Amino acid sequence: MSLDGNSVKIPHSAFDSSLLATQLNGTKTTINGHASASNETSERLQVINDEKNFTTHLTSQIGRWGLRDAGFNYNIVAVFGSQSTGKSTLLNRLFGTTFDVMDETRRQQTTKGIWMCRGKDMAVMVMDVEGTDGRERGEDQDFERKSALFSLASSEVLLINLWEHQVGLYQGANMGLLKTVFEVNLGLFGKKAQDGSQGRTLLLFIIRDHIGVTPLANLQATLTADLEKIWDSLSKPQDLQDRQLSDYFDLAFTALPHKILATDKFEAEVQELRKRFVDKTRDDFVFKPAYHKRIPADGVAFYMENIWQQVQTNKDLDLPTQQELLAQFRCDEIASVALADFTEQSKSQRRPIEAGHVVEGLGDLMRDWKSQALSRYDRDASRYHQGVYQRKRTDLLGVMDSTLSPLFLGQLKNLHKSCLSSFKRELLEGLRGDEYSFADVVGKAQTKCETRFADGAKEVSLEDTDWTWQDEFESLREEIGNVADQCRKDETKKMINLIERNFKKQISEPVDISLNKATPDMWDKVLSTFKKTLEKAESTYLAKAKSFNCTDDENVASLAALRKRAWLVLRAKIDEQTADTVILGKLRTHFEERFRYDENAVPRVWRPDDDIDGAFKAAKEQTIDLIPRYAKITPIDSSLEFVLPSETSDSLNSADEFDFPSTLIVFTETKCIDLTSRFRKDADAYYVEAKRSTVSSIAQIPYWMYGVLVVLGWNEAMVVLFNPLYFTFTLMALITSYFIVKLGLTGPLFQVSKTVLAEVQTQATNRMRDHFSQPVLAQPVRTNSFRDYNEDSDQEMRGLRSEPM
Ligand SMILES: Nc1nc2c(ncn2[C@@H]2O[C@H](COP(=O)(O)OP(=O)(O)OP(=O)(O)O)[C@@H](O)[C@H]2O)c(=O)[nH]1
Repeated sequence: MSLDGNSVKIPHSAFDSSLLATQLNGTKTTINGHASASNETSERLQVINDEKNFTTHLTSQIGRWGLRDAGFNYNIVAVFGSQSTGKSTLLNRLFGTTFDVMDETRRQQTTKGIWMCRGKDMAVMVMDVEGTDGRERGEDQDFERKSALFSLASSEVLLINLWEHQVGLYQGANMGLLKTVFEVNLGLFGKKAQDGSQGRTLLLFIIRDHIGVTPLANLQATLTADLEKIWDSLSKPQDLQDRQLSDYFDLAFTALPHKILATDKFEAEVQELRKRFVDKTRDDFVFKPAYHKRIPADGVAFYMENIWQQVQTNKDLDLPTQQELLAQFRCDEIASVALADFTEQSKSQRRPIEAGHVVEGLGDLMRDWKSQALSRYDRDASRYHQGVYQRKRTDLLGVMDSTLSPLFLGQLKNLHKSCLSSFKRELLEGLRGDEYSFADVVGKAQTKCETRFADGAKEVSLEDTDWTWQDEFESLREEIGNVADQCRKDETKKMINLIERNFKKQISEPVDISLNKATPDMWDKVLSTFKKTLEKAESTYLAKAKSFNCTDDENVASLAALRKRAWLVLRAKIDEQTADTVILGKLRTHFEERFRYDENAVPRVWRPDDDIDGAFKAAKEQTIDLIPRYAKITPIDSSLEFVLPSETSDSLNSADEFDFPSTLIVFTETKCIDLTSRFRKDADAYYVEAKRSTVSSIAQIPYWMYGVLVVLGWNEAMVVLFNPLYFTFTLMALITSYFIVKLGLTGPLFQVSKTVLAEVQTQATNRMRDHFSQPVLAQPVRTNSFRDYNEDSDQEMRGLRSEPM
């Protein structure tokens, strides 16, 4: 059958004899091209042939049917049902069309594709659709799905033709097919139908060969229930989930008696049914305006062609062929065998990866497993349907890649960890010893670590995958940076500590000397030493910091910390030198130097006529004047002043609060008063000692005492001279003395006796201090001249205090 619409099948059915003449006439006139209006209206056209092509003649045929200018005054009806269920017979009866009817003796498919004919004396386009379940098409359901969907979408009324005994069956009543068709219809045209632009459709069920045992109402209920069930089980688009069958379709049911067993009744019922298509006044008139698709008649051809194209290109209706089905089954089987071996192989490396090990050559192993599985699949599956084979191959590759992906990611993670720890190790090794460039050590370790990671990552990255290792690499670099930064901070800390220790050593002696001398420019000297040493320390830091890659900010912070620490070191030194006992010692020494020694540093021997009071007063005042000098760090030369911002934080040692101005104060006022009073007490002791020494120097032995001594000692001298024993002792003593003098041992002997005496004096003094609890005696001056200090001195002190100072 061609698509030109000119070729016609001769009706075979005896029941269609009344129409035969019309059809033959119609055919002839069409061929001749001189058709009368009535003949032309009976022409049939194959709208879609069995090759699924849409005719190019529909527009012209509509013209010949006289419907081109009908506007909206026309209707479209189609029939749907199993093959050879009398569809064409029914249509011919109902609409006076000329569709082919099956030759009963051959019982084979008559209608192929979709045919269209104009209803006799009615502006109705009737479509006779190829029956479903036809043995000619076998399992290829593609056309029946598409043609059913096309009929449903394009016609106002769809006649669903089925025999009574098909009611309640699933396949027999075409319920499976209807389900698919409803589903796709909803997906393709559901929205249009919903917004009213598509129009509703009447599904008119015509139950054939109804013998009347089961009332129509029961059959209707069964069919309605089946349809509702189908509708509920549809997979609907998201936005149409709540749509009901009744939102799109109206259902109507009618039954026709057996055409052969009750011919007359059948014919009468058909005529009665025809009235529903013709008589607009009837309530059950089928062509209700709501079903009209609102397409002007001259656009119907274009409209239908569009629908057919949409139906044709819809993948949901595509069903695999047997060959494809077999290929799917076999390819799946082959792929799962290949995959089983592959999975087994990949499992072997999962444990070490999970345990955190870097598996050497993992990339090669994975490539090997993959290519083995693929070649196995290719070998067995490539013989099957190429499309399926390729699709399943892609699936197989996808599964393999997703199986290997955790290994890849695990390897990357392990590489990351391992590279990072070897970086740390190398850093520590490189930083051992004193001579190293920090930047060099870090740079070398970093390059080595990054290269190792990149090599490992490239090795394990499989081709034809979207796996990337750059993110992990970036994270590794970040961590390397953090480790290097931490290390640099530690090294800087170490370096600053070292510089601080050296600073302490360097500053110690000069500061001691300056503070001991207590000259007016004492603080100038101290601060100038401090500044010079600090400058040296800073330049040492900067020289080393270069190799540390320290940033400017870090250098600023470190230098600030260094300055603060240096200052605190100085303060500690000053505190050490101004501790109570030390400062009192310094004051005593200062006082002694002025009171007990003259201008030439010769010890003074006080005579009664010496001005002890004056000297004492001067020396004391000079010494007391030193206390305010020590009290605050104030240089005479203001350029030497050192200022440190109070908010200076020591980033390396952060836990303290620092107030610089308060660190300039060495003694508070209270402290000064306390020191002054304590010093006064010490000075008083010197004064007493001086006074006593004048008293002892007055006591001289009178000359007559020597005469008395000779007279009284004459007898004892004679005894010694004339007693051999005493004489011998005396002689030996003289000889010993002679040799001591001759051998120059007087010095050492004198020294020994002096030490012994000093020890005795210390012991005696300690005992004396323990013994006397009075404040004036609590801190006696420990000098040689003070060794005979005793209880009497307390009394003397009281007597002397009354004297002016
Ligand atoms: N029992 C019975 N047979 C019928 C009825 N109507 C038609 N037939 C016969 O069934 C056979 C098939 O008729 P068609 O009208 O060609 O059936 P069809 O469904 O159009 O067939 P295809 O177009 O091939 O699908 C013919 O021999 C008809 O005489 C009916 O109502 N009852």
